[in-house]
Amino acid sequence: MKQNNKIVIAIDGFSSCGKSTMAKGLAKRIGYIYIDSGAMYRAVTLYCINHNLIDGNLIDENSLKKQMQNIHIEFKINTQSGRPETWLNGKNVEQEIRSMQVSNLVSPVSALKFVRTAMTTQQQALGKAKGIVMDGRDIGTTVFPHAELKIFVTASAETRAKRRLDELKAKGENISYQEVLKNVQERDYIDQNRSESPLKKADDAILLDNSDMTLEEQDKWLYEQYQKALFK
Ligand SMILES: Nc1ncnc2c1ncn2[C@@H]1O[C@H](COP(=O)(O)OP(=O)(O)OP(=O)(O)O)[C@@H](O)[C@H]1O
Ligand SMILES: Nc1ccn([C@@H]2O[C@H](COP(=O)(O)O)[C@@H](O)[C@H]2O)c(=O)n1
Repeated sequence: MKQNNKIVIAIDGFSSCGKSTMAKGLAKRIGYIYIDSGAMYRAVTLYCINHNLIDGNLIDENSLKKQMQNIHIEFKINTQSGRPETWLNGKNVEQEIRSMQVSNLVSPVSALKFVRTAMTTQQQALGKAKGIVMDGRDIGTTVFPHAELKIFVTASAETRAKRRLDELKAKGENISYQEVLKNVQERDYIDQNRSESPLKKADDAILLDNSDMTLEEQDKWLYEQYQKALFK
């Protein structure tokens, strides 16, 4: 068994495939910290929107670079739901960062090298004591290349868009399937093709296609992988 029993678990994969659902569930079950690294990139994007650093598709990179030191992101547990929520500069932005406006701009912001460097440094600090489940795009390749358990999740774009659409509709958002599918496909493309830490499966990651899995099945599967990694 691993020394002090705690490991690092990296869950990467394509947009809206269920990474955070799985990661959150496992972290809760085994008493680990859960970090949604995508929420951090979303918070930086929201900061850009609120400070007029994006005009159309153009990011004011020089201003953003200077202002990176003003961007403070925290995760706090909501005492009612027991779930971690994202705070940006002292304000709870958990809902705002999930909007389509942010979703449509987050991948170009995340492709900037200085943004990635800043987020990676913070993510590595959060994982220093191990006992963490982090999901994202580059956790197994760049943030925690030595993670004891790495999972790479995928599902067809259509399945992922349908899942996200159902979620957004349940929250009362008026949005079409085509719009969600387009966003999922565009983010996947940018995330896979950027030069800095592109989305890709780490060589030692376990591939999971959960297109035909229920939530319960994938939770069970992940827990089994955790147990195997713990006793490896
Ligand atoms: N196996 C599954 N079957 C059906 N729905 C699922 C499954 N796994 C996750 N979902 C649902 O799909 C939606 C997207 O899941 P989730 O937010 O976990 O994805 P994600 O990979 O973290 O997305 P993103 O990277 O865009 O943040 C959620 O509504 C979730 O409940
Ligand atoms: N490690 C990561 C995590 C996320 N991103 C970028 O943020 C976008 C939003 O992430 P979600 O997990 O909330 O979908 C994502 O599309 C990536 O552009 C990243 O670059 N690295």
